[in-house]
Amino acid sequence: METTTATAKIINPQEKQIVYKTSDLDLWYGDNQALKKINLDIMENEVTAIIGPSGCGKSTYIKTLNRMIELVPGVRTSGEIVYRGKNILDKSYQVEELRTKVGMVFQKPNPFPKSIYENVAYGPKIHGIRDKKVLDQIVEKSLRGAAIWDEVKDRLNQNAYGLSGGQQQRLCIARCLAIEPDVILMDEPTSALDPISTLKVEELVQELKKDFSIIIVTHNMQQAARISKKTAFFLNGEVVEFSETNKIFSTPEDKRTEDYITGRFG
Ligand SMILES: Nc1ncnc2c1ncn2[C@@H]1O[C@H](COP(=O)(O)OP(=O)(O)OP(=O)(O)O)[C@@H](O)[C@H]1O
Repeated sequence: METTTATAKIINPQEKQIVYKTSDLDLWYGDNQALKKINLDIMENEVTAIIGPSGCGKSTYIKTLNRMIELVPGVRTSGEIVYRGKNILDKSYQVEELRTKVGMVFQKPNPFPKSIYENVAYGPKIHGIRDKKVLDQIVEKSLRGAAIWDEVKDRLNQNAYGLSGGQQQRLCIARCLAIEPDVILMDEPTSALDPISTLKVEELVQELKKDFSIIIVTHNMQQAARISKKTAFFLNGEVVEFSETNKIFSTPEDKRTEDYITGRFG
């Protein structure tokens, strides 16, 4: 049995803080409004799932949380996203700060064409860590944290492309952990994986929430039900319902949520 992250923070549920407070967020791609008056409080050390049919704004929303969205030309926003006390949409906000605090895992595993070791050491090196011993420790801790150490410890210098898709995805999670983030954003992280790899990533997410706040976009409603504490149902750029996952899947308040989770559309 592998150990995961070394020291889990012990947080009294009463003392949990809001990690992201989104207020009246609107977002346009040119003339097309993709997000409409989004209001969501995302709590730390929880898994929050974002569900909804294709094109409803799920990816747009999580890419706004790390401001990756601004790479798209012509994007405009209004409203606020307060992360740890600061509005990240404010012009004066230093986006570099966010880059060191918020990691992201994408739908398709996207390791660099480098060795397994270098994939994980890359972020810490960029942040100025040069000491080989320190880097070795970070690489091992991150790979353990992502539950892949035992599978790769004897081939750290081999190219990451030689790993299976599921292993590559866990390597990408290790790459995130290496920068010691506060939040991990996951955009359909298991949709390209087989069922066994999916299960491994889901188990990993359960472990990681002890140390990190996780926001996961998923099309897989069973997955949202299995791993998240709260779920937001998006539809046509709006949040229709946001509450405890148990409630969303057992007694949703909005007819549209019920129709979606029972497979009537989407
Ligand atoms: N780069 C872009 N340029 C212009 N419009 C975009 C861009 N990306 C997304 N959109 C539009 O914004 C809306 C929301 O898209 P988004 O990708 O956020 O939805 P989604 O819920 O994540 O969908 P899916 O489940 O299919 O990934 C859609 O109408 C989409 O066409």
